[in-house]
Amino acid sequence: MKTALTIAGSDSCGGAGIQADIKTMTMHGVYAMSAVTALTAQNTTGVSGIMEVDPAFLEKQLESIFTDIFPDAVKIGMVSGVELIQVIAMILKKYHAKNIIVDPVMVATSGSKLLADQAVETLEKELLPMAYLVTPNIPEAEILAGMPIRTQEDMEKAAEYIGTKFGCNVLLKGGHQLNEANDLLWKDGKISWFYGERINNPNTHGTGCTLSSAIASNLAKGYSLEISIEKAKNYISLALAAMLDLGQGNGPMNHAFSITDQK
Ligand SMILES: Nc1ncnc2c1ncn2[C@@H]1O[C@H](COP(=O)(O)OP(=O)(O)OP(=O)(O)O)[C@@H](O)[C@H]1O
Ligand SMILES: Cc1ncc(CO)c(N)n1
Repeated sequence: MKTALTIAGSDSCGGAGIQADIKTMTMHGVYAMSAVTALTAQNTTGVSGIMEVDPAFLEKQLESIFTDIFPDAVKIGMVSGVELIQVIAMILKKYHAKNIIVDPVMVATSGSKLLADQAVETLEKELLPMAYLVTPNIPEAEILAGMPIRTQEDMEKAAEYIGTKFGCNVLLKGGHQLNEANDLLWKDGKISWFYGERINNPNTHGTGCTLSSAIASNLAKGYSLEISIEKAKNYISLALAAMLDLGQGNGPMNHAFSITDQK
């Protein structure tokens, strides 16, 4: 069985973070492992608290994993502080981790800040250069590229800037566009668009976490980056189209869309 590791924060309401990652990897038939960077007290209406894990304890979790079951892909999500990022970079280098996807989580869908300002620089310096793929949404790409993004041309410029500066492939997610769900891949200097049909469902809590975990799962299974992205977008569409409606705010998706109706 192929294996994947998520290094991310826990979302107590189960829609994003580690919980979304494990659900996604499991639904892809990939064995999921996790190293928790932080606990969040969170529900569909927002984040009410964050407790960071001690960096030495994150190191212990990662050592335990890498000395026993080697992951075929690694997804990195919420990492709120400088020292945690440094520990992750050190361990991934030490064990020559492969298929590293960095989802540069900065702000939750609900608007809460999940990354300290001073940690952005460490993320850029330590993690992005070792990533195979980085998956910013539009607001995150604006910060990484230092430019406003309003049009598809802006998206292309920003992706090229990020990919060239940090030496990694870039998937710039367009979920924050009003009428579309089109994502842009910048890979080895070439641009390709992945067009998605926008599903009319306001419950999008965890779409970003789910997309990067689905791509990591597909890479672990040996698919090319392009096929991995195509399949991951399709997974999101099906999970959104299942129209789960839980909670009072921005609700989670239904990962069990293919088995929900089974008796
Ligand atoms: N309503 C939708 N219909 C179809 N696809 C969508 C929709 N909303 C987002 N997506 C897709 O979901 C993926 C995640 O995109 P998005 O830009 O929402 O990420 P994000 O902002 O990081 O997510 P999060 O809100 O979890 O932080 C992308 O592939 C995007 O195109
Ligand atoms: C723990 C966690 N990671 C990532 C996100 C981004 O959606 C979130 N809301 N919570």
